[in-house]
Order: sequence, then structure tokens, then C-alpha cells
Amino acid sequence: MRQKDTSTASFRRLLREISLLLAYEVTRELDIGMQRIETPLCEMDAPLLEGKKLALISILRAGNGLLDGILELIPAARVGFIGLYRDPETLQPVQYYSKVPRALDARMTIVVDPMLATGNSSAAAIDVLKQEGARNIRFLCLLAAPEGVARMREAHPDVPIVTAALDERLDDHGYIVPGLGDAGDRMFGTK
Ligand SMILES: O=P(O)(O)OC[C@H]1O[C@H](OP(=O)(O)OP(=O)(O)O)[C@H](O)[C@@H]1O
Ligand SMILES: O=c1cc[nH]c(=O)[nH]1
Ligand SMILES: [Mg+2]
Repeated sequence: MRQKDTSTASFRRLLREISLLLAYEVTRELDIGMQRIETPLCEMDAPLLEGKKLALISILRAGNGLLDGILELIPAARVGFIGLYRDPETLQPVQYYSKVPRALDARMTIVVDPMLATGNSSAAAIDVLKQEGARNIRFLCLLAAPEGVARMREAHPDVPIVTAALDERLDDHGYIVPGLGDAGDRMFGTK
């Protein structure tokens, strides 16, 4: 995915594969219910993932690439969207959309966005979710920069971060180095 000449199709396929692996990590702590079932041999109490108690929140638009893979694993999850883009000059997030599931206070809320760079976007999205009542929040990303991790630790110390890789640093334009470039452009082929 990091290689610059990887095609849009391969980028998407790899993102889907990695999102399944990340989903596995982040759902380790999900509430497990028990359901009485009958195997061909006997009755038993079988563990069941409580998908309905989970809210997945995608930070548009790049978050949708991670969301698709996770939904394959947990199809019953409730889904919300927070639309943010990062102003290229100020590196501050600009919000243009928000639609999240009700009763967030009663759900584990997993926020997904492939890139944690300055951390401004994820911190702002989590501000919105906390205003909506979310308390039990995780942040799931593909690549994180140390600067973004520090920003999140300061703004939302209660929110654990799950990432596939921790990169070296940010460049002067707020891009993760070595990184993979603009995740949204690469997954949607907009550049
Ligand atoms: O940690 P930050 O410095 O805030 O940067 C990370 C944000 O930048 C990217 O979104 P972008 O603004 O490119 O929008 P897009 O998803 O629509 O491409 C990325 O998907 C994050 O949301
Ligand atoms: O490296 C980066 C930083 C922010 N957003 C991206 O898509 N990539
Ligand atoms: Mg982008």
C-alpha cells in the first residue's frame, strides 16, 4: 500500500485485508453474550458477538475504506459518519457532515480513519461523539504519526488507539513519513 505505483484496485484490496485484521484486534474487548444453542451432539452456551451494541463511526471520506472491511466481520454494527476535511494551510479539520447512531452512551464506539497525522481530525471527531454521549470509544487507524498519538493522548486520554503501524514523523505539510500519501486520493483514485 505504501508503494507509490500500487494501483487503486490493489490499494483497495489490501486495505480491505488489513481492515479485517485490525477489526479482529479491536473487537477483542467487545461484549460477548451467551446464546443457548444445540450442536449435533448436545446443547451448549455459545459465545455471540453483540454487534448491535457496537457503533462504527467513519471519518469521511477515507474512513469508509476501513469501514467496509470491518462491517464484513460485524455486519450487525450500527454505523455513523462524520465528514471532515483537513484544511491544507492550517491543518485544522473542517466539518461538513455528521450523522451518528442514537444511544451512543450504551454502545462501544469505534472510530475509523486510516490516517492519524496531526491528530486534529480524530480529536475533533471524538469531540463530536462525546457531545452525542459516547463514552466507551476506540480509535482505529492504519498509520499513525507520533505527533498524532501525542495529540490524541492529550485531547482524549481515555481513547485507546489501535494502529497497524507507527511511522517516524510528519513532514512540513502534515503528511506522515514514510506514510503512503493521501489515503483518500489513493483509495478513490482522485489524484
Ligand atoms: O490527523 P490529521 O492531520 O487531521 O490528518 C488526518 C486526516 O486527513 C485525511 O483526511 P482528508 O482531510 O485528506 O480528507 P479525505 O478523507 O476526504 O481525503 C485522513 O483521512 C484523516 O481524516
Ligand atoms: O499522510 C497523510 C496525512 C493526512 N492524510 C493523509 O491522507 N495522509
Ligand atoms: Mg484525503
